Order: sequence, then structure tokens, then C-alpha cells
Amino acid sequence: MDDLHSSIGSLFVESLQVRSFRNLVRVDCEPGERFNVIAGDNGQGKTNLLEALYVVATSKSFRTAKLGELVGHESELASVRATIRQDGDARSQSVGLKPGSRMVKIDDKRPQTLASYAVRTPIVVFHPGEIALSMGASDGRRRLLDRTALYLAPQSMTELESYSRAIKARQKTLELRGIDAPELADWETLAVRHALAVMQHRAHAAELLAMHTKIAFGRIAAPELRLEVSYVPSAPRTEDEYRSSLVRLRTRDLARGSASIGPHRDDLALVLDERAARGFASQGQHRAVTLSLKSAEIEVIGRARGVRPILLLDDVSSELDRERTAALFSFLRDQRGQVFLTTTRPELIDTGEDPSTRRDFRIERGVLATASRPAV
Ligand SMILES: Nc1ncnc2c1ncn2[C@@H]1O[C@H](COP(=O)(O)OP(=O)(O)OP(=O)(O)O)[C@@H](O)[C@H]1O
Repeated sequence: MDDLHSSIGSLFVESLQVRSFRNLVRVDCEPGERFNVIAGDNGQGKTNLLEALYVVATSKSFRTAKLGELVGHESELASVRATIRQDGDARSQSVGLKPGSRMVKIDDKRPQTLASYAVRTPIVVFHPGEIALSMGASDGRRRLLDRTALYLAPQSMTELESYSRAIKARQKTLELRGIDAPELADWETLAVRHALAVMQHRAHAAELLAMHTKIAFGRIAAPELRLEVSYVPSAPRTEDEYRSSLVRLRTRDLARGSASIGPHRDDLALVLDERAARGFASQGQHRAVTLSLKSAEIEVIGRARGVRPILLLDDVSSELDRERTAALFSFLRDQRGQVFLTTTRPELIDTGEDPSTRRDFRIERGVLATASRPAV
């Protein structure tokens, strides 16, 4: 396989302006091209700053679906603006937010679709809750599939939204008009059409994630352990079978309050030595599976978009001892893209020999300032 890093383009945030975003009233900063270490005590705004970067890159938050929460308590409007440099060319991206509405712009023009904005600046976030990818319920893995599918095919986002609308309309019809309502057939046909498209996008994303997760896991974990990753759709893959299953399930779905099959119930199976990782893996193995999945996410979206994704790492020192931090940094050095990481203990962060690749910041009560590099 060719090396992602030999042919791939560079991408970094050159400057960032944040206004009235959570507790960040006014932040102006010029990050470095490689490692940016953001230190601060608990509750000072470190995660908020990563969230602002994620929002300006994708128009979404990694913490909440309710964008109104991002607006500072004292304000009515939040905004994040960044200059992004990709392969030498600069562009500006901005997101304005108020409760119930969002305005995105690239070079001061509105993009044709939100999906086209969301894929312009590939970004991957690691936060302490990420271990749920391996240990937790299927929703985190579905989000991983959909994030990856979005970069592979931006229209997958619209298909998923259209599916959700159609399946909700079917549910509402079941509740209001009963299982024999004539319009149910139309909603079911529509839901099935969009669901099959979503399933195709997810299957493609899963195939690529599976391949790269396996490779990464082989590097990270004990060599005799084998990890298999596969897409498990919950609904039949043919239109006729899927539609007749929905018809058959009307009574049950009415009773349970939602459709029993469909993309909202898909999973990405993780099988470690022939047993489901979720119930079987040790803590260390869950970490290795999680890091392998994240490394596959970086690899797949980087290849899909032809750039090295920006990486955000929240609270690295909380979970890791010195040895694991060293392993993580060796992984990050191999990635060679721009990295933002937050920590309460900057002295534990060893980004390598070359001090010019590291920029230190300190955040206190939402105010960001440059800082000198601590003695490691
Ligand atoms: N909409 C908002 N308006 C103003 N402040 C907010 C808003 N939402 C959250 N905050 C404040 O942001 C702060 C938390 O910031 P953040 O989550 O970035 O902390 P942190 O530095 O990452 O802390 P930790 O190390 O504990 O994770 C809290 O003080 C919280 O009250």
C-alpha cells in the first residue's frame, strides 16, 4: 500500500478568531503548523477552544447537537473564524451561531450545501470518552461510520437526514392513523430508498475502516491478537425484502414507538480473536482497539480528501501515564499534521526534540495567552 504521508497535502489553521463562544469571549490566536499545547486548569475553556476549532472546520460540535448551547451566556451570537492554509493556498472559513440558526461561509461566500462545508477541512478529535467506541453501545460506532462516509461521499449526510425524516413520518402516521393507513406505503418506500443509500455509504466506509484498523491494530497490540471489523446493517439489503419487513413490523413498531430495523440500529462489529470486543477485551485492549479505529479514521479521511487531517486531542494527560503518552506521541509524530492538544499538565507532554515544532498556550477563565515551553 502506498504511504499516505508521502503524497498527501498539508493543511493547517493559520489563525483563529473566536467570539462569544461558550466561555471564550474573545480569543485571537496564531497556532503553529505542528504541535499546539493548550494548558489550563479544569473548567477554564480548553475543551471549548477545541470545540471552536471543530465547529469552524465542520460546522458541527463534537459535544452537542444543540448549537444554541455554544453561544456565550452573556451574548446572542457566537462566531468562529479561521484562516486555513492548504497546500500553500489560504482560505477563510467562518461559522456564525445563534440559537436555532447557523450561517457558514467560505471566503465570505455561502457554500452550496452544508455537507460541502463540512468536508473542506478534515479534522479528527480524540477525547477521553472515545473508549466507548470499543466498550460502549453502537451509537458511537455509527457516528464514526457516518463521519467517515461523509468525507468519502458528502451526499451521505443528506441521505441520512432524508431517511430520518421519512422514518419519523412513518412512525407518526402509525400513531395517528394506525397500521392500515394507506400513506404508510409511500413513507416506507421513501425510507427504504434513503436507507439503502445510507447502507451503501456505510458499507464502503466500513470496508476502508476495517482494512486500516486491522493494520494499525497489528502495530499497536500483541502480534498474536487479531481484530476483525465489519459492518452489520440491521435491515435487509434488498428493497423488496426491506419494504415487506417494514409492513410486517408495523404493529410491533407502533407498540415500541420506533422502527425496529433500519440504519438507526446498524453497528460496526469489532471482533477480537473471534469474540465481541465489547464484552471480552481488557482495558488495555479496548485502548488499542480505540486508537486503531481513530488511526483508521485519520487514514481513510486523509486519503479521501488528499490532506493530512487536523487532530484535536482533549485532555491527554488525564488518562495516560508517561509510557502511554510517549507511545501516543510517537503515533502523532508519524501523522505529521497539525495537532492541538489540551492538558492540565503541560510538563508531561513531550512532543520531541525540535522545539520549533511546538507552540504553548495557557488558558484561564476563557482568556488565551501564549506561554513558554515548560521543562519536560
Ligand atoms: N454557553 C456558555 N456560556 C458561557 N460559559 C459556558 C458556556 N458553556 C460552558 N461554559 C463554561 O465553560 C467552562 C468549561 O470549559 P471547558 O469544558 O472548555 O473546560 P476545560 O478547560 O476543558 O476543563 P476540564 O479540564 O475540566 O475538561 C465552564 O466554566 C462552563 O461554565
